[in-house]
Amino acid sequence: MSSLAAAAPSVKALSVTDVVKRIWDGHEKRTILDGVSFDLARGELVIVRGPSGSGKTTLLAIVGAMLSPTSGEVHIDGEATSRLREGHRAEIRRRKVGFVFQDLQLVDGLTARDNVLLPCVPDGVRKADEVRADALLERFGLTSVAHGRARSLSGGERQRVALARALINDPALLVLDEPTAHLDDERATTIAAELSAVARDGRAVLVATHDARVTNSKGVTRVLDLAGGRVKPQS
Ligand SMILES: Nc1ncnc2c1ncn2[C@@H]1O[C@H](COP(=O)(O)OP(=O)(O)OP(=O)(O)O)[C@@H](O)[C@H]1O
Repeated sequence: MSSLAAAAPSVKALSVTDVVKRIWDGHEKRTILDGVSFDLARGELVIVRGPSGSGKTTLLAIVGAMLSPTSGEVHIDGEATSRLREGHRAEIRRRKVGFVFQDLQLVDGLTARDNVLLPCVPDGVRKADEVRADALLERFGLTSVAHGRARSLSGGERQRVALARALINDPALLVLDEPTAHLDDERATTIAAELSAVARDGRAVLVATHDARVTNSKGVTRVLDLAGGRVKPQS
C-alpha cells in the first residue's frame, strides 16, 4: 500500500457537496452546475460523462481548485477549497492535485523532462524531484525522449508527459479532461490502463470523457452521468 493510502484512510481524496455554478454569459445568468454531489476515495478511477456543454470542464476546474463554485463545498484530501482566496487555493492545488488539461499545455520549447519538472519550479527543483521525474519518465516509457523538445514528441508521448507532470508532486487527486480525444485505439487503451494503475497506487482519479475506450476499460470504478447540471443517480 502506498504512503498516500496509508496516511489517512478515512479522509476522502475528494468530496463535492451541492456545488452550484452560475455564469454570466454576456446576455443572461446561466446555471451550469445545479447541485452536484459526489465523493472519491483513493484507489478509485471515476468517469464524468455528459454531452458537450453539460459542464464537465467547469466541474473539473472547480474540483481541481482552479475555479470557485457559486455555492457548495469542495474538500480535497480533507481541505476545504471552495471559499479560499486564489493564493491559498493555488497552494492546495499544487500540493494535492494533478491536472491534465484537454490541450495538455506542454511548453513546446522545453524538454520532456523539464516539462515534467515544471510544477517543482516555484519551490526550486531539488535532487529528489529530479529522481521522481526520471522514475515517472521511465514508468511511462519516455526515457529515450526525455531530453527532446516537447514540440517533437508524438501525440501519445505528449499525453504521457502531461500525465507524468501531473504526478510529479505526488497528488492525492488526479484530474484529466478528455485525455484520449486525439489518440488511436492502441494509445487510448494504454492511457486507460495507466490511469487504472495510477488509481491503484492510492490516488483518486477523475476523468471527463465521452470515450467508450476509457469508460468501458477495466479498472473504472464508477461512471457519473452529468445532465441538466446534476449528476444523475446511478441505475
Ligand atoms: N466563463 C464562461 N462564460 C460563459 N459561459 C461559459 C463559461 N464557461 C463555460 N461556459 C458555458 O457553460 C457550459 C458548460 O461548459 P463546459 O465547457 O463546462 O462543458 P463541457 O461538458 O466540458 O463541454 P465539452 O464536452 O464540449 O468540452 C457551456 O455552454 C459553456 O459555453
